[in-house]
Amino acid sequence: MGVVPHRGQVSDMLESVSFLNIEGKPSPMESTVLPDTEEQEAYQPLKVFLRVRPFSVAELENHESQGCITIEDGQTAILSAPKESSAVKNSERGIGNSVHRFTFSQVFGPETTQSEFFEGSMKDIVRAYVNGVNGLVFTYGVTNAGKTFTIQGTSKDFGILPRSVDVIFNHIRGRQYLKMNFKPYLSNAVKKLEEAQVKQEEAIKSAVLASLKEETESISNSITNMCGVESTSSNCTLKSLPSDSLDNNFVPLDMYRTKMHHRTQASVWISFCEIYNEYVYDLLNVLSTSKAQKRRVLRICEDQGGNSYIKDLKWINVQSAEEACKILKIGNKNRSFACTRMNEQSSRSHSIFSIRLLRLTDEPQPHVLGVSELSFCDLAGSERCNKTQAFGDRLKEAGNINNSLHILGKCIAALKQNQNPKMKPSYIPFRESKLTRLFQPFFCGKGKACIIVNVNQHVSTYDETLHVMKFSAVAKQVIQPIRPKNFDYFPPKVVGGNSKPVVHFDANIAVDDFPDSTETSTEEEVDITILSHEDLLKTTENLKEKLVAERQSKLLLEVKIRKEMAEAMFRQLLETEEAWSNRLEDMKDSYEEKLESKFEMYKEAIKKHAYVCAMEQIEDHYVPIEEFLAEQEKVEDRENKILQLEKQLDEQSGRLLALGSPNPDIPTTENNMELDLMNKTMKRANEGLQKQCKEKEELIRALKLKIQKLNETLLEANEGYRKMAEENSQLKHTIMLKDQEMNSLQNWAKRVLELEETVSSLQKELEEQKKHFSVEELKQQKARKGLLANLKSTVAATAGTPLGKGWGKHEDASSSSRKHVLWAHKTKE
Ligand SMILES: Nc1ncnc2c1ncn2[C@@H]1O[C@H](COP(=O)(O)OP(=O)(O)OP(=O)(O)O)[C@@H](O)[C@H]1O
Repeated sequence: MGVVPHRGQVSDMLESVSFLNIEGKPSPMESTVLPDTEEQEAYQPLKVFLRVRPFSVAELENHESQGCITIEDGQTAILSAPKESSAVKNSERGIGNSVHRFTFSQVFGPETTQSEFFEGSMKDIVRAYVNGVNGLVFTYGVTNAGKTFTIQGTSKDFGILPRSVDVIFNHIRGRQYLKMNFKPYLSNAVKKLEEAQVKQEEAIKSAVLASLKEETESISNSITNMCGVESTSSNCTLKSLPSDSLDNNFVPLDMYRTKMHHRTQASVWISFCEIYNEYVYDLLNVLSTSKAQKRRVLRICEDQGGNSYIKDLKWINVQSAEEACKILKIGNKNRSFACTRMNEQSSRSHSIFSIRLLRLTDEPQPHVLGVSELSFCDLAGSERCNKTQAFGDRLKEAGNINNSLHILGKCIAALKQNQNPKMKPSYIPFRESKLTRLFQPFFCGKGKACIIVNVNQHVSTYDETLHVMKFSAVAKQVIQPIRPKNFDYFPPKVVGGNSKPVVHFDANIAVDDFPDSTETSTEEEVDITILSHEDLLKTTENLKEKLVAERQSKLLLEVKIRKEMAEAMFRQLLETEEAWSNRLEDMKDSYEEKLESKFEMYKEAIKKHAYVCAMEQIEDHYVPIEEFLAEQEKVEDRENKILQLEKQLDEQSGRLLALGSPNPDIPTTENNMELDLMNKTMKRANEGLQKQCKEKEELIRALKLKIQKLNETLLEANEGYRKMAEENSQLKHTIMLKDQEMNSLQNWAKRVLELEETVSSLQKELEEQKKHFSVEELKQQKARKGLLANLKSTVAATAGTPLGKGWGKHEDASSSSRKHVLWAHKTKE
């Protein structure tokens, strides 16, 4: 069976993809693929390819075709928004356009075959890969856009992955290192395995392959078919190239890399994993039949050079393209699939298939020359949650997918921004998702990356497709810094079966060239099992030194914090005291004001009351003044009359006396009658006058009564006033109590001052303890020899460093703080 492709096919394909198209004419991409100078090689724009998927029969029947995507030329595609899309609605509202033009490194239309696509997009990367440059290809697009089809293809129509594998194996044919005793390790190291470990590797491989044994035959046939199909294509037309073209191609590459003229061999290792819901799973782990058993989650770690790798990921040695395809199939079986409404076989995880090529010298005891890695990443569909109508687990998946793709977009945008020297460099959030963490080296010059943007022409997913295109437009502007001498950048560190470094094979690579372990951030998840004994000792010493320095800085920090806290507390107490005394003053003022106003109020009330009472009494006995005057006049008239009458009476009496002696002139009878009449008149007048006098006396008595009542009212008012005065004295007593309260507060403040003094004495104690501690440390360090030699010098050095000064400073500061307290205390007094 023709399982293995034709001997010359690999190099033929490489040659063909590099220089010729089917008709043997220069390839349209030739200029971009083969850079002439190292400078050109060093900085290249990120390659972004667009592949437009053809309509299926069912889609055509559903009238999905509305001419949304038009391919203008080999680099340009135009998107015209269909009526139903949000883009049209937005453009009607004046937001955005309904037609967008996007340019790509190359646009592949719906009619493009898998073979044409491979030739057009992958030749550059695969060619660089076999020359030792790492490569990453990832497909980006909405669900059902043809990402998996592009990477894996179907059993009859292989995608870029099996084709690349085929090219690689054809490339190394006859130079394959079949033993499994050199295995990829960490991010770019190689581990030399012991005999027993090799057996273990063989057992693992058999177990993995056994899970797909029954399908071997069909895969073999497929690969044979592929070659059969290809026999009519450009690749197989080159079968007729001389068989030594492979060697011719291979040897110069090694010369380029190693400057050594011996022949090389290659060993191929494969891994397949997926990132599902931000967890990394090995797709080559043999799954248990029990559904309850959970898959093992793998961790992403970083080696000493800061390169990310997946810890405990299985690497399987493959010796043919068909074995590689079997492993792909096994991984696919394990991959998480879930049905969304958009694609019945939609992959809801990002899958990463990696091929590591170890290059070894062709000797009985081979040396490792280099390691290169080619990864194919099939990203999950980029549709947003609302579109998929997902719920529960599906919604969580969609959220995680969107998040990791969003971070990928952010990284790409930040990379683009950082290229602009006029703009402020921005943080690239590689570490925010597992996906970007693994991709980071490719965007930082440690390999070539290329993006394949897959789109379908569906009306229903137009808005999502537009989003994908916008992402690609940004990605296309990113410039990749590619280190031309990739192996020099990625020195293959070789470790033995016990993970200790054994030999650094390449004479060009000095031990010093390895990244310094101290460069590794302590925050990273560093796998210390990778370190040799010496490295571990060195790391321990470094860590000890760091620990001492850290402790010293922590102590200084603690002292500083304590001092700051004491100062802050003191300030706070002073502020509180001031606030309280202000409050007390305010209260006192306000109470006094209130008291005075109350006092005034009572005074007013009493006055009012007295006035009202007086008015009431006056009203009761009110005699209008005119009447009173008239009465007085009458009284005066009467008194005058009385006086006149008394006068007349006196005169009459005189006359009567005179009449006692007989007057011969006056007859006696007439005189008597006259006298009687006069007496009677006088009597009546006298009686009238007495009556009037009584009345007047009555009036005088009544007026006296009134005066007496008024006096009583006045007495009552006096009583009210006395009560007010009593209240007033009570209020004064309250003020006195408040004054006492204030005095107690002042006493409190004094106590605070005392406390402050206690704090400063405690600080003093602390300083002494610290001094004691440093002396103890010093003693301990003296006791330790060898490992802590560096530490000793560090501590000695610190005696005259800011630490020592720090103590003095602290002392000064605390004494100044004390002085401050005493001064405050004095001022208070
Ligand atoms: N270029 C193409 N020619 C013919 N058929 C294609 C092409 N691209 C994709 N298809 C078909 O379209 C369907 C969806 O493709 P595929 O599964 O690769 O999409 P996807 O983007 O990987 O989706 P998901 O993200 O859900 O995995 C498949 O049936 C596939 O065979």
